[in-house]
Amino acid sequence: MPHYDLVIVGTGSGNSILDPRFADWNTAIVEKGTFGGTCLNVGCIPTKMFVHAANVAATPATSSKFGVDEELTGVRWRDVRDRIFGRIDPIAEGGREYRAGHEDNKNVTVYEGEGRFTGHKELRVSYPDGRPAETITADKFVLAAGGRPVIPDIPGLADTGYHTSDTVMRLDELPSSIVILGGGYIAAEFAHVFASFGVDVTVVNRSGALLRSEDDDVSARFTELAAQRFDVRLDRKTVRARKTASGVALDLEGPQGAETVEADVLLVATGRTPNSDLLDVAATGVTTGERGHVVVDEYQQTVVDGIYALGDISSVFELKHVANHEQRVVQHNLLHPDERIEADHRFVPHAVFTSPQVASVGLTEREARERGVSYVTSHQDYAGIAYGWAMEDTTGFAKLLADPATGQLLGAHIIGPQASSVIQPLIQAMSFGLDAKSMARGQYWIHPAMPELVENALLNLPLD
Ligand SMILES: Cc1cc2nc3c(=O)[nH]c(=O)nc-3n(C[C@H](O)[C@H](O)[C@H](O)COP(=O)(O)OP(=O)(O)OC[C@H]3O[C@@H](n4cnc5c(N)ncnc54)[C@H](O)[C@@H]3O)c2cc1C
Ligand SMILES: NC(=O)c1ccc[n+]([C@@H]2O[C@H](COP(=O)([O-])OP(=O)(O)OC[C@H]3O[C@@H](n4cnc5c(N)ncnc54)[C@H](O)[C@@H]3O)[C@@H](O)[C@H]2O)c1
Repeated sequence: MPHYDLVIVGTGSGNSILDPRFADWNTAIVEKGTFGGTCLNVGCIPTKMFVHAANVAATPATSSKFGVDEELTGVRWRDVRDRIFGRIDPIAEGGREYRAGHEDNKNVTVYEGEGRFTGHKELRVSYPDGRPAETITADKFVLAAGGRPVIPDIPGLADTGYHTSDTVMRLDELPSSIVILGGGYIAAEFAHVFASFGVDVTVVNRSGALLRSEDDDVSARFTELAAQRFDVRLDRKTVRARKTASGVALDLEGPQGAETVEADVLLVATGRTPNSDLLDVAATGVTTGERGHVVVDEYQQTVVDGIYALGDISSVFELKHVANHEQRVVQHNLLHPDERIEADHRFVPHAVFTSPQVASVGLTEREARERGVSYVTSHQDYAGIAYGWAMEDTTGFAKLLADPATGQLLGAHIIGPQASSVIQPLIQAMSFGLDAKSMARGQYWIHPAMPELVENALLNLPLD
């Protein structure tokens, strides 16, 4: 039975651990799918490439108010798709070849199969092509096996034929209509992509608002704007999914009683779940929390000495920048077991690349209230700063929460153009403890640039 110093399960963020500093470690890496993991192959990167194409396609619809008449004459879906994956697929393959064959990696054995723990620090790797399974052991493991889409238990769904984010970007034809089940990140991003390409989009959500984990004001504004672009059905229970002659139908129950929505294609976007169960982490003594995330300490170590975990398998954030941070922490702690460092999850931001963009860091107003934190808020519309006014933006805003005693920022929430970039100085201020007043007046803000939104939101905080 081969024994290693270190085995890494998963080649998403886990693949970045091995570098020349591990040259004298006997290591193995196990991957059951495509090298590079979710973000590269079916997550952040392709979705944002589709979003960029969607933004280009959506421009003519709004250009005439600026005196520029443009017309969208067509979207060549296969060309859009093939340009994106024609750039991504070679990166995944190059990564695989590098680990499997390059002399830099002569200390690395690549197992292209599915790992499952069968005992203490004992992993069985099985192969889809019927090759006999192998069992490997190691002193240390890194669990970086990510997560997968949740498929809700809806009668008929399994036989209906549905897509998830894993498959919908590889469709052969652009459908004329799509129904998206879910109202979170993935639903918001794909609704924007498909609607911009001229597809009729219906969004079916269980709760009463889209992006409901955002600050209530942002969620309400996004829900209102989404309803102008898509057919949005909120507070709906999906009682049955059915195949139809041309696609799929969902039978719903909602505030107005029973109804049916039909479309060519169904996208299920109802959340993701960690792969800790399929990896059977319990067999090696690793524990999981309520939602299946592997439990780790501040050093990213599980309850088993020498077994670390990172990214979606252990992180409730399920974001790539968090997985990258945790990967750096695990890498350091493997290399320097006597000087371990802690992961920093104090101010984790996120952005939703829909239209308008949404970005957020820190506490929402609801969370501040629920935690009994004392706070003041401010609001600044894009329309009230020069660049937003020039763009004739009428719906975007920034909302800040700050501690009235210290002026420290507690939360920042932005909906509007370039929100994912505009929020960055606020993340910086929170991370380094810069108070709102010093931040607003202790530096220049380029005029007339979009960050003036932040400057004005800071100045609007009712602080002494
Ligand atoms: C559609 C979509 C869009 C996203 N967009 C963004 C975004 O814009 N910004 C952002 O920050 N985050 C985004 N995310 C989230 C981001 O992709 C994840 O947080 C990140 O990829 C997690 O990285 P990871 O290394 O933990 O896991 P992964 O990248 O999922 O890697 C896990 C790897 O382990 C392999 N594996 C699993 N089980 C086993 C096993 N038993 N044996 C062997 N191998 C196994 C898998 O095949 C996979 O390759 C998006 C996610 C999705 C689905
Ligand atoms: N821009 C980004 O950073 C980005 C983009 C995409 C995905 N992601 C990551 O991927 C994760 C998964 O995304 P997601 O959108 O699938 O999950 P999510 O948790 O954001 O949203 C799930 C949505 O599905 C709804 N839902 C759940 N069960 C339902 C049902 N039976 N019927 C109808 N609606 C139902 C929920 O109310 C919620 O609105 C995110 O949490 C995020 O971490 C990030």
